[in-house]
Amino acid sequence: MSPPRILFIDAYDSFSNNIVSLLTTTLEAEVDILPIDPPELSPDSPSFAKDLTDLLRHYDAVVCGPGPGSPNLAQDVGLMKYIWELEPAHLVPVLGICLGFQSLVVSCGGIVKKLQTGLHGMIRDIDHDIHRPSLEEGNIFCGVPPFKATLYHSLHADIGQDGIAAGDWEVSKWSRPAHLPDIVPQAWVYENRGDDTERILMGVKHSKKPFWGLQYHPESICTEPTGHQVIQNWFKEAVRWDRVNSRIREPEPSSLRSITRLPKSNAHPIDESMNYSENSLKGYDSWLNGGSELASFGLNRRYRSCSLRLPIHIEVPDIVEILQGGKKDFIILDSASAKASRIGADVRGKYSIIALDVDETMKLEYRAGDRHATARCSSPHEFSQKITEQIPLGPGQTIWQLLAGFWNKRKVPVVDYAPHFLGGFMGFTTYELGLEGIDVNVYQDRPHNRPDLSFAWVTKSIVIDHTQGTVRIQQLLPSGSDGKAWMDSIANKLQMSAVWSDGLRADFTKFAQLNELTPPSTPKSISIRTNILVPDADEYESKVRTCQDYIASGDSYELCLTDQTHITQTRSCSPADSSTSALAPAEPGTAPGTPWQLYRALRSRQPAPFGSFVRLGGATLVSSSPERFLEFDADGLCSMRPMKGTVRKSHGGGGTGAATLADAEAVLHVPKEEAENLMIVDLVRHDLHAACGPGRVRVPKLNAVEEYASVFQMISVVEGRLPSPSPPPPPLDGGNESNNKRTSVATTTGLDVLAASLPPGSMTGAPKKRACEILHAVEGRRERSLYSGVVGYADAAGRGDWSVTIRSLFRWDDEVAAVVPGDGQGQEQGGQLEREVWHIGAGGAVTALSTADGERDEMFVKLKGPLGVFDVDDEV
Ligand SMILES: C=C(O[C@@H]1C=C(C(=O)O)C=C[C@H]1O)C(=O)O
Ligand SMILES: NC(=O)CC[C@H](N)C(=O)O
Repeated sequence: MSPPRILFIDAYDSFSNNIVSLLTTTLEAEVDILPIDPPELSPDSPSFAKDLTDLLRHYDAVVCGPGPGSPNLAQDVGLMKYIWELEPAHLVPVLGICLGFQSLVVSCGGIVKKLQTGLHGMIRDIDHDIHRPSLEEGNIFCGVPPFKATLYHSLHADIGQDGIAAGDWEVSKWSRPAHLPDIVPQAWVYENRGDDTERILMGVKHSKKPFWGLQYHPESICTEPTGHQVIQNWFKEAVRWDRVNSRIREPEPSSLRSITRLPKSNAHPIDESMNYSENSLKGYDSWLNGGSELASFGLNRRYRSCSLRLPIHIEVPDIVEILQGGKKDFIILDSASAKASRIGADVRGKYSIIALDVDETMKLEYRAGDRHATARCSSPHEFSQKITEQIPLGPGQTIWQLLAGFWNKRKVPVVDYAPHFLGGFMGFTTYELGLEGIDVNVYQDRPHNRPDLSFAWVTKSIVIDHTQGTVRIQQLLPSGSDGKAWMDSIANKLQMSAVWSDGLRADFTKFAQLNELTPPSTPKSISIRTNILVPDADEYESKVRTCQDYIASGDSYELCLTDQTHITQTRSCSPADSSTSALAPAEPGTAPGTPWQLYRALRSRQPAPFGSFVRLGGATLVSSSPERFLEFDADGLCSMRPMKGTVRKSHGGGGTGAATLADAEAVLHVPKEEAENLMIVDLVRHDLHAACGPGRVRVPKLNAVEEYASVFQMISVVEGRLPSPSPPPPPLDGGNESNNKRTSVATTTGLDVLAASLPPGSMTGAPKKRACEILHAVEGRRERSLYSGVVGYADAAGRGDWSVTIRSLFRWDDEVAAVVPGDGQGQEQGGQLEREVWHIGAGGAVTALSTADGERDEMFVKLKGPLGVFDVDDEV
């Protein structure tokens, strides 16, 4: 017998895939996902009613999902509204969840009101009646033991429950309200609101039609599994209704274009070579396969490496200074906090990676909204001159497919002794690239031409293993050469340097001092060359309140509000060599000026497991990120580490903050913080389900508190396993593999997960799409740019590690602040000195429980770390 088939109607929620996974695994059903507003099923079309009933015939049952907004707004519920209005002859069993539930209640004549305070990520006991015989028929809570469930809602159904006297409640709570005879209440939650108790309807059944609804979220990781029985009961009822009413499902699945499905674990891999024939190449395929010089960069390489002991005093920037003086582009992924890891305290940042000779390697760049990518290279070894090529993206093609195609052709086997980056893509993406991926297209007319993605294909690199104390010099080199001479030269250069043997190097320790939080102000002691514009505290508080208004009206459950600080200073060096022109330290007593000095200062001031220094694509990024976004291995295990819940580290003496991990645990293990984290965990599960498929995502760690240089953070770990490719089909001609053209098997990889999960949920809030639209407006329609993007690698062995770009400063070469001659801020001679602008983003998640001043303080705490590098006396 074929498995049951369910249609899931998705209202653009960030938990939808979790529901699809739950339905698939608990009911062993096939679930088709259809957005609430599919273009080919428009209510304006004359054939809409027939098209809808034709579609529904393919399903045993329908689930109307949760989502942002209100059940009273046609654009928020889309198709759902028409499902409740189906003619008796076309009825189908339906379960509404959250927004879907509210929409059902509204269709029965009930109203929705704002809760006294929204309940997002809150876990509550569900009051339902296990035994009540009169409800046996259609009571989907029948026989279900008590359980707790997660709530994500701001609105709730009013069916007149407040009019029932306390003494009558136990008897009347399961009765149909006299004015709403279609609604049979089946579950409640009671929220203590101090003076009174708010009665919140959690479950209903339609008294005549096969419609049920749940206000809580059955799919949340914190809804107890006992509650899954409700879903099983619903489906039993649905199937029974279909049988009793002789409703027969069409045997074939629907072919509506907007329908999508989560990947199956035994998904058949896509054989790339079957997607095109040689003479119908288009878009990036023709570039990848058409013999362009750049498209063949780095092909047919193998891995070679050698290893040295790392002297205890040598740090990542020392190695860069020894090897990369005079270079322009840099990519350094720096586990600056790893000093501690050598004594076992911090195992998160185990490796640091230094890309070598980035100036000479090939780069792929892309700008959101474009229909092409750009490849460039200026390697004197590979090519005689600098070359740039534009790569068209064909209809429907994305930059990620181009990257995957390029990547797949350069795969090398995993090397046992090198369980880290071997060479491959390294680079960054902006927040705006992520917005493009979720169809938030708000940046069509940007006044610059900066890339939103810049990846270099790195063939020479160094990996520092901080736990082992080793330096691995490595190369992806053309077959035929052994690369020994190059590796020896690098090893010699390191070992012969004065720093390596003597431990002579700049003293930056003064930047490591961390101060108490003081209110933000433009620092008095800052060099007069520097002008700092911090967000206005009152304005920020007012934006927090605006976010809370959106949350109260049901448009969002959590919003990660951010703002940026701008630092204008005399350009430290020309963009052409602004990298490490001077890999030299700052003058004693002055603020660090060059990007390199800022990086040196930040990594000692605020050492973090996912720090970085990147100069690529016209951007300079100096980061001390504590947050891993996504790690994946070559076998398809993906791990995300969303971070939510922040408390400042205090150094005793009272005040806000926490002095010890135990104090931080006490501050962070409270409903507000745990709920913030849970919301993002459920959102990340949704993102991972999209790539991994149903039942392939788990949460090994929930709400753990970790210590960082200046803050404690609450983190969770969410893991997913990608569907494994089945072996490629045997050669048709029985010949050996090299004769068989179908050898390149494309399947879902870590890059797909990256593409599907940007922008990072911890930087947006939920539901992601609506949250990003709201934040764009509240944050003043400004680009976040590098802040809230990601930095990391996807290596040639198929592994990747990406961090969220936070606690960082960035700058663009083409951004030159206007100089007002004689404004006292510049040292201009004749008013001509160029000024550069650094940006620091900071923010935090706003929820219904946030306070405006609490959020403001949190933003300034996060700002303080990176901003402090501009102030020698650290007074900010
Ligand atoms: C927004 C920032 O941080 C994000 C927000 C956090 C929070 O709300 O607790 C924690 C880590 C980050 O995901 C930032 O650092 O600027
Ligand atoms: N999760 C949901 O579906 C929420 C529904 C509605 N937007 C509310 O906030 O009440």
